[in-house]
Amino acid sequence: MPSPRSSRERRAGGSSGRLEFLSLSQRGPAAPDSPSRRREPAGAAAAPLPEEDCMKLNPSFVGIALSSLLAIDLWASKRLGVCAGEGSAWGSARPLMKVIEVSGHGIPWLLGTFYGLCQSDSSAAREVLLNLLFALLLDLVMVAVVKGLVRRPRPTHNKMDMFVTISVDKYSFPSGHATRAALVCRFVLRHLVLAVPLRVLVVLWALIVSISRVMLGRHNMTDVLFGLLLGYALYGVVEHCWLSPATAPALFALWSH
Ligand SMILES: CC(C)=CCC/C(C)=C/COP(=O)(O)O
Repeated sequence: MPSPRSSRERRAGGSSGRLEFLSLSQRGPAAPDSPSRRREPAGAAAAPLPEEDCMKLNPSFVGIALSSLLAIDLWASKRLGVCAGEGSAWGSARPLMKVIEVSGHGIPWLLGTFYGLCQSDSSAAREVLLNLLFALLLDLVMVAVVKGLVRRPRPTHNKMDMFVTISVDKYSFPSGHATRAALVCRFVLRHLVLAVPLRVLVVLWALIVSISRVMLGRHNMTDVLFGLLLGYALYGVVEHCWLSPATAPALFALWSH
C-alpha cells in the first residue's frame, strides 16, 4: 500500500526533481502551499472529476488530431461535392457521374459475374468467376457490417437517389463503391490476361468510381479512402481462401457441364 507521503509526492512532483504540469482538469492536486490546498481538510483527497469533464478540458492529442481531420474531411468533401445536385457547380456532369456510379454498383457486377459463370466453357474461367462471385459477396457483407457498426450518416448535401440500395446504405462509412472498385481492380489485374492499355483503364476506372463518390456528394473523402483500403485488403482474404476444384469440389460440380 503506498504511504501518504509517497502519494503526496507523486501529486506534487515529489522530490524527483522532474517538472510536472497541471492542466485545468486536474484541479485537485494544487501546489502544497496554494490557498486551495490549504482549504482542504487534512488527509482529504481531492474529489475526482467526472471523466467527461476531463475530456472536455483536457482532450488528448489524438482526440484533437482526429476531430481536426474529421472537420477538414467534412469541409473538403462538401467543397468537392460539385455534382451533388443539378444546381451544383458541375451539376450538368451529374448524369455522367451517375452512369459511373452504376458501373461500380453491386447488382451489375453480381449479375454479370453470375451470367459469365453460367456461360463459361473452360474450367479456368469457371474458377476465376466463381472466386469473383465469392469476392463480390464477401465485399457486400463486410461493407454492410462496417456500415452498420459505424453508422456514419451520409453527407447532408447528398441526394438519396441511388439505384437499388439496402437498408445500411443510408450510412456512408465505408463507400461500398470504393471497396468494390479496389477489390475488382486487384482481382482483374491478377486474374485476367490484359494488354497494358486495358490494365491502365481498369485502374483509371477504379479511381474515377472512387472520386465520383465524393463529387456526387454521396460520401466524405475518408469513407472513400477507407473503402479503397478495405477493398484492397479484402482481395488478400479472397486469395487466401481461393476456391478451387480441390478445396471446394461440390461447388465446382454445380457448374461443370
Ligand atoms: C443491393 C446491392 C446488391 C448492392 C448495393 C450496392 C450499393 C448501393 C452500395 C452503396 O455504395 P456506396 O456506399 O458507395 O454509396
